[in-house]
Amino acid sequence: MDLPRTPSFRLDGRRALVTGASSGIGLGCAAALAEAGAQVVLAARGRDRLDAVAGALAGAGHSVEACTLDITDPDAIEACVDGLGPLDILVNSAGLARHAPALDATVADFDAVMDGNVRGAFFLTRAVARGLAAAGKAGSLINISSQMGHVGGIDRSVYCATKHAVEGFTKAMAIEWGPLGIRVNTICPTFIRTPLAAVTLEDPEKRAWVEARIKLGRVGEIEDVMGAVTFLASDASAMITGSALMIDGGWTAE
Ligand SMILES: NC(=O)C1=CN([C@@H]2O[C@H](COP(=O)(O)OP(=O)(O)OC[C@H]3O[C@@H](n4cnc5c(N)ncnc54)[C@H](OP(=O)(O)O)[C@@H]3O)[C@@H](O)[C@H]2O)C=CC1
Ligand SMILES: O=C(CO)[C@@H](O)[C@H](O)[C@@H](O)C(=O)O
Repeated sequence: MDLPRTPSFRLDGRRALVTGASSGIGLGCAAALAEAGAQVVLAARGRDRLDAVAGALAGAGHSVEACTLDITDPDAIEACVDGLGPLDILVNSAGLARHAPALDATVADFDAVMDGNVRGAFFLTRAVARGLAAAGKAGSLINISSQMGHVGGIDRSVYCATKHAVEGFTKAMAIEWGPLGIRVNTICPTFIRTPLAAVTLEDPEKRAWVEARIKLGRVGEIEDVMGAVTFLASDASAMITGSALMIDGGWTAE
């Protein structure tokens, strides 16, 4: 009897672009994909932190390149993707948050968070998908959304709007590109201990609010996202597209 075999979680021979790779969740995703055998291209705006991460990954024996990119600049996105050549995997992790009660949210903050979290990820995902479609290749495109793409958060109306938008375009692209073998999914973390979340997690009152809602009883660590990104990038998730993978310790289960 031939037993069924688990499809491979390995990514040898595949090339991945990871934005926001110089910090936090993006750094974790880049390290996870590299560990699974992918060649990884790291992208962010600041050169120094990128070079430090590239050096650490190369020092651990991984295949890595680094390129500066501001994802809020659509021309820079096109130039970057054209210059990189063939890719198989994209992880959009670059993003930002600004917190304020909805009654006080400014147009400037709204535009900045929309540009950084939605417009950049939308056009980068499209640019990579165009390359895959032109080459007739399958691919896995992963957007780092948030549990805030599924629920509301006080003082986070603008941030929540951006993450709900990411969920929306991910599903629409998954429908359009499924016939091409291009999969598009989101990963939706709860609060993960990174520089972005420090404003919440280093304030005892806010941290208590977070910890009271995470059913597993602790805030997330970068490592909590790493297995998920490898899974979604690999053939182990070959039938999964248009999905949201919650890494929220049960926050949204209630
Ligand atoms: N930490 C958390 O609790 C959670 C985070 N998320 C999401 O995960 C993603 C990553 O967050 P996290 O790792 O915490 O954040 P960090 O602040 O630790 O890292 C953000 C990264 O994005 C890069 N970046 C920011 N803006 C741009 C830009 N315009 N163009 C290119 N790169 C950019 C930064 O580098 P540089 O400034 O040099 O460009 C940095 O590498 C975000 O989308 C966030 O919304 C989702 C759920 C929970
Ligand atoms: O998405 C998040 C939690 O699910 C985080 O990025 C936070 O919203 C972060 O911006 C914060 O509020 O500290």
